[in-house]
Amino acid sequence: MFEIEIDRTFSAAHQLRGYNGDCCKLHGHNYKVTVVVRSPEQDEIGIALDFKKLKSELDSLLAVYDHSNLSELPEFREINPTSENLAKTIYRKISEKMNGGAIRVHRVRIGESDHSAVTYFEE
Ligand SMILES: Nc1nc2c(c(=O)[nH]1)N=C([C@H](O)[C@H](O)COP(=O)(O)OP(=O)(O)OP(=O)(O)O)CN2
Ligand SMILES: [Zn+2]
Repeated sequence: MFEIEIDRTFSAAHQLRGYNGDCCKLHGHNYKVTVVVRSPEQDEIGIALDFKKLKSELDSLLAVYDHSNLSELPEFREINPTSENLAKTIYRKISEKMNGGAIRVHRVRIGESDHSAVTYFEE
């Protein structure tokens, strides 16, 4: 089995509705998104999944979030844009784009800072 892993970043504002503390005020993060895809197979030149393809699909998804106020996006009106909800939402979206054949998205990690991160995967 191979694990193919990429990191991307985006910058966005958010506020956590109902949070008892400063995080209920509007503030921002430079998010780091890590996506790990698994495949047991390689193509004839030795590639399991081209980094470029994975980066391109993820960048298309993240373009909606970059320099936005996440709390105002339709997908985060009912649920807070926590790292947990971002990780789950991105996992579902990137899985729709990438899964097929031997390729499966394994996990998505959202880092709000160098010290705080959440990973989402499905078993
Ligand atoms: N499990 C989660 N906990 C928190 C989330 C979250 O999404 N999931 N989010 C927040 C806020 O977004 C907050 O802005 C981040 O808090 P924190 O990491 O504590 O950020 P600080 O800059 O205050 O942290 P320091 O590392 O202490 O500077 C809160 N919790
Ligand atoms: Zn925050």
